[in-house]
Amino acid sequence: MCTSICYTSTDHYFGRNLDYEIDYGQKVIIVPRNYVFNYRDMPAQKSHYAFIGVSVVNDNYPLLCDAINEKGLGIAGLNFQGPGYYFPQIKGKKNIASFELIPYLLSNCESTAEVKEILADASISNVSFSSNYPAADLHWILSDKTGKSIVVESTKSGLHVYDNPVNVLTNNPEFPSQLTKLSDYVDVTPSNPKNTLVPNVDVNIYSRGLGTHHLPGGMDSSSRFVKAAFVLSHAPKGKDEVENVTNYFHILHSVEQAKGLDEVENNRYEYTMYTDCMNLDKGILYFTTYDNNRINAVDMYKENLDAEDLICYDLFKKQDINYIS
Ligand SMILES: C[C@H](CCC(=O)NCC(=O)O)[C@H]1CC[C@H]2[C@@H]3[C@H](O)C[C@@H]4C[C@H](O)CC[C@]4(C)[C@H]3CC[C@]12C
Repeated sequence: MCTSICYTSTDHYFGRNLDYEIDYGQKVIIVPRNYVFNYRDMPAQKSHYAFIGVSVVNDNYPLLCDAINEKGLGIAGLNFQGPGYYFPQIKGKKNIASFELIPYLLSNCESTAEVKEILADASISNVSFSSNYPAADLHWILSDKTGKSIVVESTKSGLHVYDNPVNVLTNNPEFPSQLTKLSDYVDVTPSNPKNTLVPNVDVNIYSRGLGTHHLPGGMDSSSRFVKAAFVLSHAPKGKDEVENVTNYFHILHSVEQAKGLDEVENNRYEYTMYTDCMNLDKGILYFTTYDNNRINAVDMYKENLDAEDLICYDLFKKQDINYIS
């Protein structure tokens, strides 16, 4: 499962936990402004906004998992198996293959408002990148520098764009149902609760944190949705970049999956392969991985963004322990 958030402090920070059991060899990549995109059913695009994100690179093509562009728009794809449905190409519509959605929107849009406009006549088509990379069933969260988020879901009933007031996305069920489930937990609170159960009895409040007693802690998508929404909504604002990035990683690490907890098939476990945090205002991508808790960073503005070729950095790194004796 995956979890994605947008955390707002002085700047805006967008990213996700990528939870899965298969390593696709993702890299941190920068797509510069003059890298040419040849879309399957739309005209080729020779220049566009630059972006940075995490991607599988195949045949020199960026199969992006999540990314942000130089205008401060971010997008992440999360598994949506079951409700997710892509359509055959439809005449008269802008047919965007699922693997093209991230590059197309980041190439052309500055904000979630622009995304809504550009998707008004669009359909997500079921065209695969190649036989080795069949279309992945995904839905997407997008956030921008205003701190506003939306969710895009393609189901049998069509393409849906929802406002996302909690700035969190996980997996199934469909987004409106995830939001509805929050109502089961609206009394969860960081404060110690008042005894309304038996007000005339002097109950021994035996622990701190009892206001979070009913907070779900499962690996499933609904539990992570509720927990991430709670942690994000109560996260403090940092006073500088380091404090903000630190706060951000604490939010996503609160719903990370350790190995051994989420068995997807016999003796095979999903786990949090990486966590990234992209500053929408500054174009910096920070990341940790399962095997490396150190925060690494790539600043897109340190590269030539007018180039034509993809720029790649290794994502998966070894643990880096600071021995002090
Ligand atoms: C598996 C993860 C989603 C993780 C998740 O939500 N897991 C929870 C679950 O399985 O329920 C998705 C997110 C982005 C996906 C990739 C991106 O969409 C890019 C690319 C698209 C191709 O069509 C298929 C391969 C490829 C490389 C996708 C493989 C599957 C990825 C890596």
